[in-house]
Amino acid sequence: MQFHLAATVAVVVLAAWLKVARIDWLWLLAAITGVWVSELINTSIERTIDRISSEPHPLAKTAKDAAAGAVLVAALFAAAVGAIVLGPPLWEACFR
Ligand SMILES: Nc1ncnc2c1ncn2[C@@H]1O[C@H](COP(=O)(O)OP(=O)(O)OP(=O)(O)O)[C@@H](O)[C@H]1O
Repeated sequence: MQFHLAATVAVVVLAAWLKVARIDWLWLLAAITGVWVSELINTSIERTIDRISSEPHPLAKTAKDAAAGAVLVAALFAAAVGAIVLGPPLWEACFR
C-alpha cells in the first residue's frame, strides 16, 4: 500500500509537471484506480482466507494467487499507460 501511495503521488506530480492533456489524465486516473481497486480486493481476499483458516489448502492457494494475478494485470496496464502517456513528454523535457 505504501508503494502504491508513493507511485500514485509520483505519477500525479510528474503528470502535472509535464502538463499532460486532459484525455491523458483520464488514462492515468483509470490506471491508478485499477491498481488501487485490485490491491484492496487482493488484501481483502488474503485476510478473509487467513481468517477462515491458516491451514494450507489448494483452493486457498488458487484464490490468493488469482487475486495477486489481478494486481499484476492492473500493474502491467498502469506501466503501459505510464510509458505511453508520460514517456514521450518526459523524454522531450529531459533530452531536448
Ligand atoms: N492457506 C494457504 N494454502 C495454500 N497456499 C497458500 C495459503 N496461504 C498462502 N499460500 C501461498 O503462499 C503465497 C503467499 O501467501 P501470502 O498470504 O503471504 O500472500 P502474499 O501475496 O505474500 O501476501 P502479502 O501481500 O500479505 O505479503 C500465496 O500466493 C499462495 O500461493
